[in-house]
Amino acid sequence: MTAPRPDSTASEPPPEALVQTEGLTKRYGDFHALRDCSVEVAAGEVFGLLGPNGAGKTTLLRLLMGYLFPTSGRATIGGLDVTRNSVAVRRMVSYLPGDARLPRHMRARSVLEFFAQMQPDGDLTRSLDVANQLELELNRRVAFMSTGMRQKLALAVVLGARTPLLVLDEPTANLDPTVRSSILQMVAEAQSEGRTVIFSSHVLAEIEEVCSRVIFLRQGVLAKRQRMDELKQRHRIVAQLDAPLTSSLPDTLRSQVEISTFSPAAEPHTQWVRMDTAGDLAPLLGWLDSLQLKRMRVEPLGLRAIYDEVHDLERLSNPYAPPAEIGVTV
Ligand SMILES: Nc1ncnc2c1ncn2[C@@H]1O[C@H](COP(=O)(O)OP(=O)(O)OP(=O)(O)O)[C@@H](O)[C@H]1O
Repeated sequence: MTAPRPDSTASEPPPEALVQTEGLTKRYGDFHALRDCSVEVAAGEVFGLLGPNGAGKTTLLRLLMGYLFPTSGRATIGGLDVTRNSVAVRRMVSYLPGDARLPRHMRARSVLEFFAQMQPDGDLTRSLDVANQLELELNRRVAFMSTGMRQKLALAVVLGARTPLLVLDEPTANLDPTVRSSILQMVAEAQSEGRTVIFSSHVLAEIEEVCSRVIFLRQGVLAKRQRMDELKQRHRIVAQLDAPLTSSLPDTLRSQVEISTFSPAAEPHTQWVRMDTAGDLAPLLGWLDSLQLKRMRVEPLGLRAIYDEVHDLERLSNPYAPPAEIGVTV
C-alpha cells in the first residue's frame, strides 16, 4: 500500500488558534505514527479527529498532552510549547485517554473527590452533577464496575473540571446510545461555555452532530480537512437513466457539479449518473428532468462519502449500485 500524501487543501487559519501544531511528527524506528501534521484549533470550537484504527489519532492527542515527545515539529497550546511547558499546558487541559485507568479499590464518589482535589481546575460539584446525569452509582467500587460504568466515571472526572480545553479520545466508546447522546449534549454545553474541545471518534454521526471542523488521518498523515458547515451545503444525486446520457451538463452548472457515469454490464441499456454539488439544486434537477430519468436519489453528502473518498473505499461500496431504498421513482 502506498503512503498517502499530506493534505494540500488550503484552509483558512482560524481567527484565534488555541492549539497549533507545525510539522508534528512521531516516528518509531522507520515507522511514522504521525507525519508532518500541521493543524490549528480555534478557541471555542469543537474539533473532530477521524481515522481508522492505527491512523495516528491517539498519537496526536498524546503529543499535544506532552505524554509523547515529537521526533520533529512542535505543538503549542495557549502559545506554550507542549514539550517545554508540559506542566503549565496540562493545567489548561482536561484529557480523557482512550484507556482511562482509575484506582480499582476506590468507590466512584471517592474517585471524583480525589480528582477534584488533584486537578487545578477540578470542581467536585460539577463532577457529581455529570455523574448524576449519567446515572452513575456513586457507592460502587471501580473494581466492580462494567466497562461502560468506568467510562462514565472517567467522563465525570474530565467533564467536571473547568479547564479551557477538553481533549477527549473516543469519549463515547463502550456507552449505550442514550448515554452517547448525553455526552454529545455535554460537549455542546462545554462549547457554549466558551470551552474548546478536541474529540476523536469512529462514529461519523457523532462528529457530524457536534464538530465545526474535522480532520481525517490516514496512516499517520493528515489526509483531509473539512468544515462541517461547508459539508452540510453539499448534496449527492444518484440517478438511473433509461438510456445512455447524450446531453452534457449546461455550462452554467459545470463549475459547481462533479459528475460521473457508470453503465452496468448487466443492464447495458441503462446508465447511472452520480453528481456531487455544493450549489442550488433547482437548476440541476431541472436539467435531470429533461433526461430519460428512471429513478433518482438526493441526499446530503455527509461525512460517510468524504470518509470513503479519503480511505479509497468507494470502490467497495459501489455508489452506483441500484439501492433498494432509492428515494424518488419517476
Ligand atoms: N510505542 C509504539 N511503538 C511502535 N508503534 C507504535 C507505538 N505506539 C503506537 N504505535 C503505532 O502507531 C500507529 C498509530 O497509533 P495510534 O494509537 O495513534 O492510532 P489511533 O488512530 O489512535 O488508532 P485507534 O483508532 O485504533 O485507537 C499504530 O500503527 C500503532 O501501532
